[in-house]
Amino acid sequence: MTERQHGEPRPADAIERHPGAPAPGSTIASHYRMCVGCGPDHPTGLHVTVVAGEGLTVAGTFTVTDDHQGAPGLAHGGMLSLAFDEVLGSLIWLIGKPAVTGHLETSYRRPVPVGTTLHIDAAVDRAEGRKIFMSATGRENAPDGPVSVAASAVFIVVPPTHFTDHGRPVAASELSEAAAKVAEVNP
Ligand SMILES: CCCCCCCCCC(=O)SCCNC(=O)CCNC(=O)[C@H](O)C(C)(C)COP(=O)(O)OP(=O)(O)OC[C@H]1O[C@@H](n2cnc3c(N)ncnc32)[C@H](O)[C@@H]1OP(=O)(O)O
Repeated sequence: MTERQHGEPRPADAIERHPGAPAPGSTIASHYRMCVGCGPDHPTGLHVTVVAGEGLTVAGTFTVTDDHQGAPGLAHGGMLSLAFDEVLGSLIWLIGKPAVTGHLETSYRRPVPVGTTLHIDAAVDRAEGRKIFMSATGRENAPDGPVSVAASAVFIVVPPTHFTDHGRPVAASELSEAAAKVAEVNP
């Protein structure tokens, strides 16, 4: 193997859809019922929903409610960032490797009023070692609406023990089947 020179970028690694990934068009189940991004039982969470796309892509939606305001009647930027973290994070279920957000950059292009549904398309762009580079755009009220927010992220692949080492124990019944497998939680 040829050694990299100092400062020389690492070549892109192959990254593929896992054979067990959710089929294109199918809903990706919420990984944890109380997740503030996607958990159906979180009282004020974003309730983001995500559908698997072709290849390494997903399509998510987030409807802004009164619980998500910053300025009166407008979505808080942190909530929008959260929605993107959630949709980008759901790409890991296509790859089949546990990974966490290392870096997330969000660009706010238009104010997002309460009542808006953001249509968020996200994709894996490339991988370098444990780093997975991703990007996403959020469009107002339709898949082809105007772009309100765009984001890019680097997720870092972690061992399954990351969640049990740093988090708290949780029953498998509180996680999706895929998340319980990834986090090695036994029923
Ligand atoms: C049960 C399943 C649940 C799924 C949950 C999904 C939830 C939605 C997504 C999230 O919100 S995750 C929560 C927010 N993120 C975190 O809490 C992560 C906190 N940070 C860490 O735990 C560690 O910093 C991290 C695991 C990301 C990295 O620590 P390591 O010690 O493993 O990394 P290391 O220093 O060995 O670096 C490995 C590579 O990653 C790069 N790297 C590390 N941290 C980075 C960073 N922050 N940004 C960009 N690159 C980073 C680093 O430069 C290096 O690149 P090279 O291989 O090219 O040298």
